[in-house]
Amino acid sequence: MIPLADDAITRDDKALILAYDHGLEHGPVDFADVPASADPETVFDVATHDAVTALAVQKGIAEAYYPSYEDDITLLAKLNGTSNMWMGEPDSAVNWSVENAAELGADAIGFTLYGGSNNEVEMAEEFRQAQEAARDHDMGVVMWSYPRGQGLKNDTSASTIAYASRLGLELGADITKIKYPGSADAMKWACDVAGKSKVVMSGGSKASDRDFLETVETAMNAGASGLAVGRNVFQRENPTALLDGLEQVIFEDKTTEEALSVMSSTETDRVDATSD
Ligand SMILES: O=P(O)(O)OC[C@H]1O[C@](O)(COP(=O)(O)O)[C@@H](O)[C@@H]1O
Repeated sequence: MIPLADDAITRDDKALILAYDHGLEHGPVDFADVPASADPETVFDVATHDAVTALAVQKGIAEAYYPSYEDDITLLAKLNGTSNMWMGEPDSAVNWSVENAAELGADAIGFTLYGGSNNEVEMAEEFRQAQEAARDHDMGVVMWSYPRGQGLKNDTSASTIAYASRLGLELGADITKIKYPGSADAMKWACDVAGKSKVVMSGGSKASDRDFLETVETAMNAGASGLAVGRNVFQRENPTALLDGLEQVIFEDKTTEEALSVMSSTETDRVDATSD
């Protein structure tokens, strides 16, 4: 059987992508609550958890830190990105070529498309070049499909998010990352119209363990293939505990309740081990 381009970044056809491009997209303010998270090594260590199928970073972080982790982490090269200081219509600079990412050992590329932005046409053309180059290198293609721009009143409405997931299929993404559209029905619609492009949910700002796991469980039951998450993992004092829980919900089809119970027994074992 011919391997699918996204095989390297999935496990049982599901994905848990740890995103760590926030230093560029939002700035160091995202590291303020857990200062250790500003150190890429802290997050690379977290990404060695079995549940993480790929770590998405920008070029500079990959060049400086990935070589020490290449045996333990699957690299997803986030090719474009823009700082929060950019005040224009949504756009994203292409900071990294597919060829350079492949040389560094990346197994997949990630690319943001702001559908609905005045820059959509140019971004779609840039995506096309990256997608075709990724195919030449047998790399998986993940689209961060985030409709936004001055013409869009509500960028997480059911119809907008369904449009976002469909754009991933239409333009050739193996995996399309969308924001949660607020309900199980809306998520199901977005997953249904994405066809063979697997849908993963974007994590969003930090929520409680229970609330976050419940949203992930709802998304999985609606047809999602996993999660691409950043702040909800690295903004926790104990990111590994949440990854233990996410592993249960995403890969073991467990409920939030079951996942929380695994998290608390693993934590008890950890505390016992440190006090021995
Ligand atoms: O475009 P936004 O909403 O500012 O969020 C962008 C960030 O969200 C992500 O897509 C996912 O990260 P989070 O789980 O922290 O939301 C990151 O890759 C990116 O830096």
